[in-house]
Amino acid sequence: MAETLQSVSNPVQELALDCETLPERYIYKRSDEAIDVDYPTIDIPVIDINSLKSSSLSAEKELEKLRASLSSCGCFQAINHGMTSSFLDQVRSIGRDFFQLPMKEKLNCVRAAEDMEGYGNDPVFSEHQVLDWTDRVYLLTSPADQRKLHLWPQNPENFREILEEYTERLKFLNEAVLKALSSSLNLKESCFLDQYGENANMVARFNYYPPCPRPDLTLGLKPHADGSAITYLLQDKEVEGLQILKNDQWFTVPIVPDALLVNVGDQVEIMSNGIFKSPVHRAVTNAERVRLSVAVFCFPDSGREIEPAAELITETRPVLYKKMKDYLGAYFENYHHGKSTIEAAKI
Ligand SMILES: O=C(O)CCC(=O)C(=O)O
Ligand SMILES: [Fe+2]
Repeated sequence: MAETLQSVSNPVQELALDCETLPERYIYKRSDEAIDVDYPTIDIPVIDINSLKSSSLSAEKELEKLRASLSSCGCFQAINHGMTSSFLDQVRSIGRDFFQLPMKEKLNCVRAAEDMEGYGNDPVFSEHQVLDWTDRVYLLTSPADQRKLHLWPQNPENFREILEEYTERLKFLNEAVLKALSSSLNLKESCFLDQYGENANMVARFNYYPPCPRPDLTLGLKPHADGSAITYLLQDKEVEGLQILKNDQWFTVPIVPDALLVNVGDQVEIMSNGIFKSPVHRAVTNAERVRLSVAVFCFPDSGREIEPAAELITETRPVLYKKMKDYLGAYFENYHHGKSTIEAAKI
C-alpha cells in the first residue's frame, strides 16, 4: 500500500486546537451542498439479547423483529447483552483518557507508515483524498497471539485489561448474534457460525472526533459500509454523530443508553444472500464537543471462503454473490480507490 503523504504526527486533535478556518484537505462538500448534521432520527429496533436465547414465544417474536430490522436497515440496538453500564463507561473512558495524554506519550503507539494498526489519523493514499476529521486507535484484539502489544497504550493503566475483557464479552455476544441471525432465517443455528470458523478476527477502533469549525463542510468519517461480518458500535454517551443511509436519505442514529449498535457488515450480507443489508453510514462532526465511539469489527479469518448459504438460494432468489476469500484485503484495496467491494462481489 502506498503511504503516506501526510505524517501521522499531524493529528486532527492538534489541528482543532487552533483552527478557525477548515483546512482545504478536509473539505468534503462545497457550500452549495452543505452537510446537514441534523437529519431526522431513525427508529432503530431495540433487541433484547437475553430473550433471543430463550426458547419461548418471546424469543420467536424477538427473532422476527431481528429479521425485519436487518432486512430493512441492517442494524439494531442490542440491550441485555451482559455488559453493565459502568463497564461500558470504562470502555469509553480508556479511549477518552488515551486521547487526553500529551502528544509525546501518544506517539509511543503511533502506527507505522505502512500499517493500519496503532494511533494515527486518516491514512493518506492519494494527493486528492479528502481527509476525515478524526483520529483513531486501531488494534487487532483477536486472535490473541496476533496482537501487536507494543502498539497498545500503556496509559491509562487499565487500557489492556478493559480492552481484553471487552473482547471476551463481545466474542460471546457475537456467537449469540450469529446464531440468532441464522435462526431468524430458519437456518440451522450454526449456519453462519460455521462459515465464520474458529479463528475469527476482531479489530477495535477508537474513533475520536474533535470539535470542528465547519461541521457543514466536513465529515468525521466518509460514507462507507463495513467490510466486517458484524460490527459492534459503542456510541458516545452524550454526543450524537452517526448517520445511516436508508432509501437514499440520511438519518441520525439515536443514542440508546447502554445499548450496543449491532451492524451487519458486507460479509453477512453475502452469507445471507442479500437478505440482510450492510448499511451505508457516516459520522458527522459538531462545533462544540468531542465525540468518541468504539467500533469492534468481527470477521472470519482471511483464509476462509465465504459464500451465500445454500439454503437461501432458490429459484425465486438466485445466488447474488460470488464466493470470496480475504474479503477484507479486497475491501481495503477498493476503499482506497473509492470503489465498493460488495458491488464487485455481486454476480
Ligand atoms: O463513529 C461512529 O459512530 C461510526 C464509526 C464507524 O462507522 C466505523 O468505525 O466504521
Ligand atoms: Fe463503520
